[in-house]
Amino acid sequence: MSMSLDSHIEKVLWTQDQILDRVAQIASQITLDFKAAPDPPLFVGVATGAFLFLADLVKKVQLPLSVDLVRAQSYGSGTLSNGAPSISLDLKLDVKGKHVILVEDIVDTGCTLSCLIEHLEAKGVSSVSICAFLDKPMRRKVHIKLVGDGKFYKGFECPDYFVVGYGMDFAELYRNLPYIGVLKSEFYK
Ligand SMILES: O=P(O)(O)OC[C@H]1O[C@H](OP(=O)(O)OP(=O)(O)O)[C@H](O)[C@@H]1O
Ligand code: HPA
Repeated sequence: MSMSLDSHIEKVLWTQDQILDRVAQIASQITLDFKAAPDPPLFVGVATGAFLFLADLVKKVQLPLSVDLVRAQSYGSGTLSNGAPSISLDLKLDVKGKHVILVEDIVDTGCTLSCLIEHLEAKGVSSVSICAFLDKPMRRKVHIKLVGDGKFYKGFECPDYFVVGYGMDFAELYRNLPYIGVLKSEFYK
């Protein structure tokens, strides 16, 4: 670890190697599951947090596929996400009849994904799968209902810490860490 940025981290939960190994496993599973699908799946990354996971994941999926982005705005700040999010950046592509894989860095309360799934369903998608690198099931407030024959892919279950790195921020910082960790308490402010 180089100084300055890394010196803000109290504890590393997953190293870069562990992350990339797991991403490759998930990509193999998705490749298998969608190999027989009649048309290419559409990977929809949830901005901003999913950007690194989305990039690493799609490079490892051995299938023709499309990529788009959405952004959901929750009204929380800092370490809290509260209330129902709204869509603040909509898809560029037409998703009607598509098999969508929603790509997230982390699922916490489930509010962001539920809102996005509802939005996609209203646009007439054939299925929605979730691919979340981290999951905090103990924090769930809303049940995540997949669409059609959608599946739930996940990297790891995350203990109940506020984590940063691999796309995830605290106050818009630390997204560029190639590993996932917990900040020293003096930096959570
Ligand atoms: O399950 P939930 O409780 O809804 O929380 C998960 C969401 O919160 C974070 O996004 P955030 O709104 O912080 O935006 P970001 O992706 O730009 O960091 C994270 O990237 C997920 O999208
Ligand atoms: O632990 C977290 N880290 C970063 N962003 C988040 N959004 C929900 N939970 C988290």
